[in-house]
Amino acid sequence: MKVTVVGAGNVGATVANVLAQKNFASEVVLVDIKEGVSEGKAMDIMQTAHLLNFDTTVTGVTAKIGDEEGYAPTAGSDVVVVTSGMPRKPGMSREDLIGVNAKIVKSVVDQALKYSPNAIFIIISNPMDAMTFLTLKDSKLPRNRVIGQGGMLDSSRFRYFLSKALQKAGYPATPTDIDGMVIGGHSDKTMVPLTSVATYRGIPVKELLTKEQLDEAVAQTKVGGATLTKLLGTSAWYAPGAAAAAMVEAIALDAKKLIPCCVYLDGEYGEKDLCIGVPVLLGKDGAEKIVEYKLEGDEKAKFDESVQAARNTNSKLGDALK
Ligand SMILES: NC(=O)C1=CN([C@@H]2O[C@H](COP(=O)(O)OP(=O)(O)OC[C@H]3O[C@@H](n4cnc5c(N)ncnc54)[C@H](O)[C@@H]3O)[C@@H](O)[C@H]2O)C=CC1
Ligand SMILES: O=C([O-])CC(=O)C(=O)O
Repeated sequence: MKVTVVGAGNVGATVANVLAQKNFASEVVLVDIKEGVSEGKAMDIMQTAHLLNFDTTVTGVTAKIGDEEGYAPTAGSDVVVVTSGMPRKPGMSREDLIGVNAKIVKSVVDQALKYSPNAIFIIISNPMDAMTFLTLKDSKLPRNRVIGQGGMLDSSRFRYFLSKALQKAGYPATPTDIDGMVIGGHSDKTMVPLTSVATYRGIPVKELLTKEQLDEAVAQTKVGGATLTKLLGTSAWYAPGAAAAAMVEAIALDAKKLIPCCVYLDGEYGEKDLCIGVPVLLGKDGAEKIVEYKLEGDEKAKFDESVQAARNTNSKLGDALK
């Protein structure tokens, strides 16, 4: 398995680092426009190979926008992870990044696709749902091969906040004790943490927590990225990088894992012609199957709101879609 990671900043370098440590890929290629940064980060990661006992080879390459030959070292990649683009600063929304990141994402996908025509693309750059939609439309790839990362991260954050709520309520919970899923857009206001299917060691959390405690965990999850952006001055990278690496792993190992991913809907959940987070089976062919959950209570209305918000953001892609 060969993986290209475009963007060697905070998230991209973390994806490469986690992939190396997981030790299932033969090769990871980091690409960035900043002279020497990919090469330096790849060398730094490789100097942990002996210490951490992995055999994945990580290399780095500098490739400017439009420098097609710069992508030659990425040729024949099975998966391309796109992290290139601006992160937000405190006070900004992910949607504020649309203008600058649409141009970057479009150009790197074009460049990578020329050398890896069979690759599965995992889109990280924000606003991720719109960037996934743009990639799908621009590349004309089949929808199983264009997948956005948001739900894997948001679900991991949901588990974390639920474990904190359970601890406060007297249960010795850790995030690994919790099952939980977040669907909808990867957006501060409209992501949809599914409290109906969240469990602590098999027990529905709604039986253990009050409505107020559950509502608080949901609210904390929704602004999870914004909270970290405020603390760090830029957006998060450890959990986002690990989430993307886990998706690459599910594809590499043909694991058919049920992971919430941003994919193109063509009638599923009653929606068409947009990319948004829903439960998906991830395997060697990418997004192999969309699984339709029965949404409970107000979850359907919240998902519908999230769909409207995603459509509204897509409408701002304007010329980038041409
Ligand atoms: N979907 C998700 O869950 C998450 C998405 N993000 C998004 O991921 C993106 C990257 O975030 P960070 O790594 O923190 O930012 P960063 O600024 O640390 O790294 C971005 C890198 O992209 C590079 N880049 C820019 N244009 C490029 C091009 N044309 N070709 C190759 N490389 C290029 C930059 O030189 C920089 O090194 C942001 O848009 C951020 O909002 C971040 C965290 C989670
Ligand atoms: O919050 C951001 O801008 C970055 C991101 O998507 C996340 O960490 O969830």
